[in-house]
Amino acid sequence: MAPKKPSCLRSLLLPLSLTLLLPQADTRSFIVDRDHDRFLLDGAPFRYVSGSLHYFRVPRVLWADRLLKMRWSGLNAIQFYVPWNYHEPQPGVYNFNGSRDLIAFLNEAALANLLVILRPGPYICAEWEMGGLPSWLLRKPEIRLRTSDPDFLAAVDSWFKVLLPKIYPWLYHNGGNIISIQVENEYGSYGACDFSYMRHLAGLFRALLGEKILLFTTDGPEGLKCGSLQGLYTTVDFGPADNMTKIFTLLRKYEPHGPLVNSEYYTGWLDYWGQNHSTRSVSAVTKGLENMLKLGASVNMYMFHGGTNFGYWNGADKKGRFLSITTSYDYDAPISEAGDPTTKLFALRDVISKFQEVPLGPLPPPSPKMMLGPLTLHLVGHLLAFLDLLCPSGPIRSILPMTFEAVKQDRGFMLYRTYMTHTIFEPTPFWVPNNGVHDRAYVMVDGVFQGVLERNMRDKLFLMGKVGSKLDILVENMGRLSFGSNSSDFKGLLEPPILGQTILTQWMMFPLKIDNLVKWWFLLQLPKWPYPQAPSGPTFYSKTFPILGSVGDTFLHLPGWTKGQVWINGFNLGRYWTKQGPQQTLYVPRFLLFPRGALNKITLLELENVPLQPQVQFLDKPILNSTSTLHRTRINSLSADTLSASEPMELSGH
Ligand SMILES: CCCCNC(=S)N1C[C@H](O)[C@@H](O)[C@@H](O)[C@H]1CO
Repeated sequence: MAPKKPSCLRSLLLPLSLTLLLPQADTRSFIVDRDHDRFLLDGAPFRYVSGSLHYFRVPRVLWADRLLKMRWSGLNAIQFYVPWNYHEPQPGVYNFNGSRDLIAFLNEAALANLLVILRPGPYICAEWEMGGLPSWLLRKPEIRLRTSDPDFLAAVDSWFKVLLPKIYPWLYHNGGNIISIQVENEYGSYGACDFSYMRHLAGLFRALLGEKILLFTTDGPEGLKCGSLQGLYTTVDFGPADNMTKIFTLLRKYEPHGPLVNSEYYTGWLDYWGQNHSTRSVSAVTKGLENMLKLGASVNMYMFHGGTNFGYWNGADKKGRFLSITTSYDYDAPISEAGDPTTKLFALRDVISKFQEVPLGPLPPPSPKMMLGPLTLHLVGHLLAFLDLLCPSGPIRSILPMTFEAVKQDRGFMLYRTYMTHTIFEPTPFWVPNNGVHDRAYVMVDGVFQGVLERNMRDKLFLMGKVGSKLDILVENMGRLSFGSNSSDFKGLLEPPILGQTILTQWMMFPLKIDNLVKWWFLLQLPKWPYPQAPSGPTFYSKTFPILGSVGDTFLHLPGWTKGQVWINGFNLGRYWTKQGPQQTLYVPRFLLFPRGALNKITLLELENVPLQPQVQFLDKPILNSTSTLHRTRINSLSADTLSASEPMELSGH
């Protein structure tokens, strides 16, 4: 079944010449011409200039906008991953709807006249939760991920037998726009180096996709040895600061003939909470691209549009210690997180235009932006006040604490509860041995916040309490390792905590369904906070507000807040960590907001400390490069009128 033809309206976008000249499926081909070190598309020499964007980081309503901007930039192809965990939330349960509708995304790319380089994994890295692997694989704790472990391969086979037949009709020679498919991802960077695993994947792809589609691998220069495989076209990835000549010379050891390909040319880089914001200069990025295009290489720019890690989807790395990826995946990419063209885009388009035709006509202007606020949020209540609503199935009981995976909680938060068995008169050390907090623990005694224990930090808290005091530990999964060691990144309390000399046992685990509660909040008669003083620790704040005019893209700023999660009209915008930075604002796509006086609702779960003024504001520019001290200085330096430029939206009541 050839892919359904574009809708008539949209097909007008395709150049008539292309529509008329589009060869029938039986004459379509995309192959490597080893005699002339090039690709051939339908028999004609072809070089792709591609860009990466991830449909899973861009709401579906914005796909067409981003793709058209990429086409206008002079790209003739796009490259994207397929995250297994985004589509198979539970074993045997699949989701290809809404912003997970992969086929719709392929169709949008076709409408934008873009070919596709597809990277279905099963592992994708991408700074995505667990590198795209579903966390339910870890319900078998001994499983050896990304190897020929039979348990792992059984799950991979089952997943690909669902996914690959869906994309088969979209292969270029079948009438679609997929010209090549990557097997695994930088496997050479993974310590296992299991060739039978890679051969199994190659066999599976061939069995389900046929012999014609070009299969390839991608590795950094140091990974080519274990990442490449006979029968798969070898490509490499590197950035503007790397030595192109040296790396392409090394690549020729694996692919003596055929086109040179850089499958990930880094236009920017990722950000970690608590580290400086990453950038790559326009001059370095454009110079590197031009040098590769002069060689006739095909290049994919990683990222061309980064997007956002909404919800809890960010991944993590081990760089000496555990580091979590920020909510923004702006990546200092040519198209900003909010979809705006940058100077880097125009500079890259100029380079591309020296080598191939770029579309004429104006680029869509930056989206309308909006400022709003400050809004003063009101206290809804302490997280513990809603425990029954957050965990309607009730707790799981166990002598020792259980991991998220063992109780089938994938992402977000879990509450661990036990009771003190004897009175503690003096502040007594409390900690979790063997770095067993994965990843952050917010500790309360009888509902009173005591402080935070964090992975990789050898910190202790000092607690007191009486017999029967409730000891509550809210544990946050800050995103499973998406790169790095072979070890599986289990979440939760991996060891029983110790209080003084006592190993604490008799635990209750409450997997929390916070998103469901926030989504249906308005349906519930929520308990009002009955106490005069605001509670500390994990607390919900909220505000209902109208936007009197039209809406625009905006950036939520939370000055003075510490760390938490944000929802706008029930949509999980992601994590904020104002105290750590460098990200200080969260991108709010305008389609999330109701215009013309209709009521909007913002909900925060603040995990640590609320500012004296529980206010937030919406800015018309992002702040992605500020650590808290720098940021505080910067905010203090802003003139008063800048901060109060927008009308205060204080409303009576809420
Ligand atoms: C600290 C970098 C972690 C390794 N990731 C690297 S090198 N990268 C290659 C990887 O294939 C891609 O998915 C992205 O993860 C990219 C970095 O954005």
